[in-house]
Amino acid sequence: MFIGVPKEIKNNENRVALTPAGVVSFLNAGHTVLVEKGAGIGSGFTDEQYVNAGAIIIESPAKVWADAEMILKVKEPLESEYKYFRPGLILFTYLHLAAAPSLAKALKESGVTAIGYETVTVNRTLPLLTPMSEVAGRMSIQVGVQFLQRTYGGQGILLSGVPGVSRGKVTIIGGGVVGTNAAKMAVGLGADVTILDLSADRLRQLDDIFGNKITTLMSNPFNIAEAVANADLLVGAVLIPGAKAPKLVTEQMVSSMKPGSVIVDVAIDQGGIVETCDHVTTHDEPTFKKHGVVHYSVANMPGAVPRTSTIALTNVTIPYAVEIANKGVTKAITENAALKCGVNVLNGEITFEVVANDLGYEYVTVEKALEKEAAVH
Ligand SMILES: NC(=O)C1=CN([C@@H]2O[C@H](COP(=O)(O)OP(=O)(O)OC[C@H]3O[C@@H](n4cnc5c(N)ncnc54)[C@H](O)[C@@H]3O)[C@@H](O)[C@H]2O)C=CC1
Ligand SMILES: CC(=O)C(=O)O
Repeated sequence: MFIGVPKEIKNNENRVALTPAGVVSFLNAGHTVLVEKGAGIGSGFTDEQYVNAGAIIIESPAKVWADAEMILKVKEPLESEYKYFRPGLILFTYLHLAAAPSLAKALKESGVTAIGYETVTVNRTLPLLTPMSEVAGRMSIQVGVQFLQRTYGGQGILLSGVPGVSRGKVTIIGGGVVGTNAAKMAVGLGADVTILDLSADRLRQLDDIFGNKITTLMSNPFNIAEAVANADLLVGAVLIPGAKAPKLVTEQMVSSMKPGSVIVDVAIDQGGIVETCDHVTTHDEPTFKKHGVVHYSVANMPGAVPRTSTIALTNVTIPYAVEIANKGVTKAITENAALKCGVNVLNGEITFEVVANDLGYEYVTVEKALEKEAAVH
């Protein structure tokens, strides 16, 4: 199979979907890899390293998309890339379609087979989301610390406090991968940390991990309102896989926060859990203020630490991508239940139920969508 790796075009997105080591994995399995010129440079991989690994460097993105049977990307295609979609093309990347209706429509109408990293599922875990959630969770505290500084619009507090001055309060809503990694950093800094989750089992696990270094609270509107009002730094870390994020933090709750407090809504890639986080920001302009509170809503946080993120991401994506290339997409998604969960769009149908429901499309199972293909041939 011909595998194409275009350069990412999202604002400050310096990750790349394949490392030179990944090229070798494809070549050893008999495939051909086309890499757009300069695609790896933001992650510290030169064109020469790709060539030495056996890839072919291609000058134009149009040619990479046109010549490849499978496109490997990091972020969802942007509107300027929709023109490259065509029937039969396999797209393997983050999609977050519930928050991207125009992309869902373009994929549906084009006949692309779109597999989203974020919904590939193994035993109710999301192995292709986990490493980026680890990065974003850790970064959420790093950026929170930065924007709490007076010169960045914050109230001017040090999360750790100092002897004789109280510690800053961090509230984390959602105690999964992002939440746990945010907690590790916040606890490490000596902050006063509260985590809310809907799952009592998850709260028990967090209690086992952190002991009395954190406070755990059941997620309900009463507890959320109180924990938000108390927070100097609020981290949004909730996920209902594939679905649009629930708006758990209302505008009224945000208005109860101290001026200069900071919200980092990591869940913004699925639409965000904070009512006032009403748009995605970029690494160029990462924050805006509402009710005096600094809002950070960057949807590609790991793009800011591309070397770490590219290696962490490709460590987990490449085995799945090689399996698709080896078997062809139909056999791969039929035989591998994890990959099947990743299929969001197939033969013009939305094949992930909560995405279909959120966007108002009919949900069609992968099996039914495959039958449609068989009927055409
Ligand atoms: N902005 C960015 O650059 C990035 C964003 N993300 C996003 O961060 C979000 C969180 O991801 P993960 O931590 O990996 O998900 P996860 O599935 O590991 O954790 C989500 C947690 O939310 C909890 N939850 C569900 N409903 C809840 C509610 N009503 N109240 C409180 N907790 C609730 C679940 O029980 C679970 O523990 C996702 O939307 C993910 O796509 C991940 C990486 C980068
Ligand atoms: C998860 C995701 O969307 C990202 O890493 O950018």
